[in-house]
Amino acid sequence: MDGKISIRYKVDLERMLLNGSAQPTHMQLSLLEDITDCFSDDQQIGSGGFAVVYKGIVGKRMVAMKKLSQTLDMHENKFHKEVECLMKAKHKNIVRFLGYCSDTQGRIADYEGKFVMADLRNWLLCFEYVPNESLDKYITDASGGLEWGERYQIIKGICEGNCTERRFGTS
Ligand SMILES: Nc1ncnc2c1ncn2[C@@H]1O[C@H](COP(=O)(O)OP(=O)(O)OP(=O)(O)O)[C@@H](O)[C@H]1O
Repeated sequence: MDGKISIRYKVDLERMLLNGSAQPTHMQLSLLEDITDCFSDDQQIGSGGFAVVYKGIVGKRMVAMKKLSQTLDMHENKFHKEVECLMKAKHKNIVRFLGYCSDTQGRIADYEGKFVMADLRNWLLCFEYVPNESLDKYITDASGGLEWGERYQIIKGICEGNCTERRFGTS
């Protein structure tokens, strides 16, 4: 990516991190590659059932970048639904969602002796970096004693759009 454009995208992301009410946004794959050192092993901070998580450096701040598994049999609609749900999930007890990237590139690959055009998909979700070693601890501490059932109801309400401004404000 052009150096100037790269710096501009980084500055935008830095501003977003400072502004708690900024909306999650689409992010360029090249920016995400840039801040994670091309998803290098050194930047890896964890992995779950569906993603490998990388640390991204943005100025003096950090973000957590979830790179969804390439082998994941996920339909594009499912990814869109997940992004849609995360966009609505604004709550002080939920890790802030910053943005997403859905990037498909055609690549020629050798398949059983024939050259075929294959789609290389990159699905990424960007979150605020939580410095605690355990996200579970973060949720437990931040939720001020809410039981899992209550937390589930809050998240379900957000996803179904039933949340009220008072209860699910962006504070
Ligand atoms: N926002 C974050 N800040 C810091 N570390 C994070 C963050 N999100 C995830 N991690 C790290 O990455 C690990 C894997 O994350 P997570 O379990 O959410 O991945 P996943 O594949 O999406 O989840 P799951 O398998 O539960 O569906 C976590 O245990 C944690 O160490």
